[in-house]
Amino acid sequence: MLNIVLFGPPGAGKGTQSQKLIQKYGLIHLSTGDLLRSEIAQGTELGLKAKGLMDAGLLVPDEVVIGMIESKLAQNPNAAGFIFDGFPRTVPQAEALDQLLQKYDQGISCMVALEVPEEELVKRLLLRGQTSGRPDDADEVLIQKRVVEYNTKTAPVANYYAQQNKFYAINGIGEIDEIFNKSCEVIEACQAV
Ligand SMILES: Nc1ncnc2c1ncn2[C@@H]1O[C@H](COP(=O)(O)OP(=O)(O)O)[C@@H](O)[C@H]1O
Repeated sequence: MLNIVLFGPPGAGKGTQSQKLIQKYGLIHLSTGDLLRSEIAQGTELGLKAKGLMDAGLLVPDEVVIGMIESKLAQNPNAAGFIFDGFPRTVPQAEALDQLLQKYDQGISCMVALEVPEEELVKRLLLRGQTSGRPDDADEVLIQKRVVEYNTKTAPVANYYAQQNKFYAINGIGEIDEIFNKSCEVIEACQAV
């Protein structure tokens, strides 16, 4: 199986690259942000709880997202692999993911980290906010809060995978196809290991 963690701050381009990568490698895209937004759209209890935190630019509790990923893995036993997008976002989530995959005798192949400077992220998210309908994209104060959450809670996840020699950084500035090609090079190199 090919299991990729696509990593990077909000606005780094994870969603865009995920779409291209799932097509090329036949993977299943698991975005915890998308899964949470779908819970909100369906008006579930989980969605209602998550909405307040998401609209405030804060992370939802680890057990909530871990539970969603656990059920998605169980629903797709014959998958060629997964792209995890926006997950894991904390070190406990990364540890839980390893444990979940272990149950299937699987593990993470590599982490592809898209690196984009902070001022560019804010610009991209404000632009996305004009059309995405996402309340957390529309307001610069909220965007800054998400960046702070990222820097304090999520950035350490890179180190978790670096310690396992699975961390690969890519410059997230440039043409979409150029970034995609670089991501594919990394993925094929770690597939060969
Ligand atoms: N793995 C996660 N752990 C905790 N909260 C999450 C996780 N994934 C998504 N969220 C919540 O959903 C929001 C939107 O996430 P996402 O769609 O990945 O957007 P972005 O990467 O652009 O911030 C986050 O700000 C957070 O509140």
